Amino acid sequence: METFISRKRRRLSDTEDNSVSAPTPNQDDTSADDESTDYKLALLASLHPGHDHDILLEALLASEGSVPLALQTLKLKDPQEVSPRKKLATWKGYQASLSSFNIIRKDDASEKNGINKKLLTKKGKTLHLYSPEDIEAHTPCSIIHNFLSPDQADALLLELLEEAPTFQKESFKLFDLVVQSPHTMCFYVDSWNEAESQKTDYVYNGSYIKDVRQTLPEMQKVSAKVQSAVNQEIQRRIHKHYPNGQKLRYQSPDRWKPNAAFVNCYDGGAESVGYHSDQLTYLGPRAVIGSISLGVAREFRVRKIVPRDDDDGAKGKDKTADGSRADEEGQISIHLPHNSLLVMHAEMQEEWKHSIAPALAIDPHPIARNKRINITYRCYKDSLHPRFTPKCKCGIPTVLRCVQKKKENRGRYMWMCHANYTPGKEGCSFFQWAEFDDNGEPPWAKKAKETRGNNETQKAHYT
Ligand SMILES: O=C(O)CCC(=O)C(=O)O
Ligand SMILES: [Fe+2]
Repeated sequence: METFISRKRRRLSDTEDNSVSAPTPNQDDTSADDESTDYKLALLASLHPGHDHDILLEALLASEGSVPLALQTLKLKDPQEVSPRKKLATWKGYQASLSSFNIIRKDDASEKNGINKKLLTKKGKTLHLYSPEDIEAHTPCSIIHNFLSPDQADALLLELLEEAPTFQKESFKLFDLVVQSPHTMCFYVDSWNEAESQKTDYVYNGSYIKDVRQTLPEMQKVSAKVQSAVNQEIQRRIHKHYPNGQKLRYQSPDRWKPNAAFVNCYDGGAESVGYHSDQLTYLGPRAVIGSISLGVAREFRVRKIVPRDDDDGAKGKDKTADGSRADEEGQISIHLPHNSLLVMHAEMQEEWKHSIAPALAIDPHPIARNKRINITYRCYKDSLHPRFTPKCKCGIPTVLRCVQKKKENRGRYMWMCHANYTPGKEGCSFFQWAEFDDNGEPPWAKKAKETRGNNETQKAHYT
């Protein structure tokens, strides 16, 4: 698929968050306003896949945020030339379980009750987490190791390794360059009808996905298991971690039922994906995602988005290259071994970003060799089918975004023009605040349900 993002820096209004577009179709930016650090890092990573993200960040900081200057620095600095000391400094050792040291992070519930949260992460540092207890206590994720039987995990891996050579790198446009996402991927949905509808109705960053496939047999079998595990994890999370043991506002009370999946393939340690949040346009607010890892173990890094006051820049507080303070709390690395299920819970996409970091070294897997396969199972909502969502002045269904940084509007949703992100197309500056009820349904949900009911009756009639 060809297209993606191209966007000149443009401020629509005070309500605009600094998010722009995505390195892959299901991803909502690299926080990519043209000047965000993540956006620049995504660009540098795609042009220099062999460099560790820490080195890219260093080059960017040394160049005072200028991408062309950072590119020059990096050209001079081949990964092979990185000093052994630097390599040692970026090498991640094993860290014992935090829970075994009795370190407690007060969760959001206690924060609400006025208890101060002690941060375990530090600016510029990576905290490595391995145990399910630590991961669920310190991030909006939970993990189940050895999720499938060894035979089923191998069968799923083999099924996808056979497909992986046909996956595509996504091309996207940053500044004046067309760059490629630093890994390959493919999109699967559960029925042929759905695949056809995806190709013609669903817009991702201003264009349509041409290669939409039908979920494969092993993927389908595993989907049922993911569904049941994710629903259990959602309930556990609600009772254990959310204020008053209640689901979050806008979170769906319905059973989570996956009907689509993005499959990613990372061939070797250099392949990665930059920091991003997943696009909520078709998943809705407070989306939950079930993510299976197969093959080579890799690091999944997460980072909380730091809200920003408009005058923070003026006060010159603790700024990163782009003037944001996104790195203030450091990052957490979750280790994803073969046959693990990671659940990204409802607070993840709006408040955190995630990435797969390039690895300096990997342990080859007996079946996958250097490859890691990842499946993210997702639940596309009927009520967010593009036939129902607002259209912009260009006549294209709009993209749903959440204000992530600006303190005054943080957590509000908005519909915006996709075309701003399409190479060769100027956007129309369409903007509308998005309304959802407490269960995350848009105002037209009832109408959407009736339409679906009618379609199903018609189908039953003709078959
Ligand atoms: O490979 C992974 O674990 C994450 C992939 C991802 O973030 C995505 O597909 O949006
Ligand atoms: Fe993602």
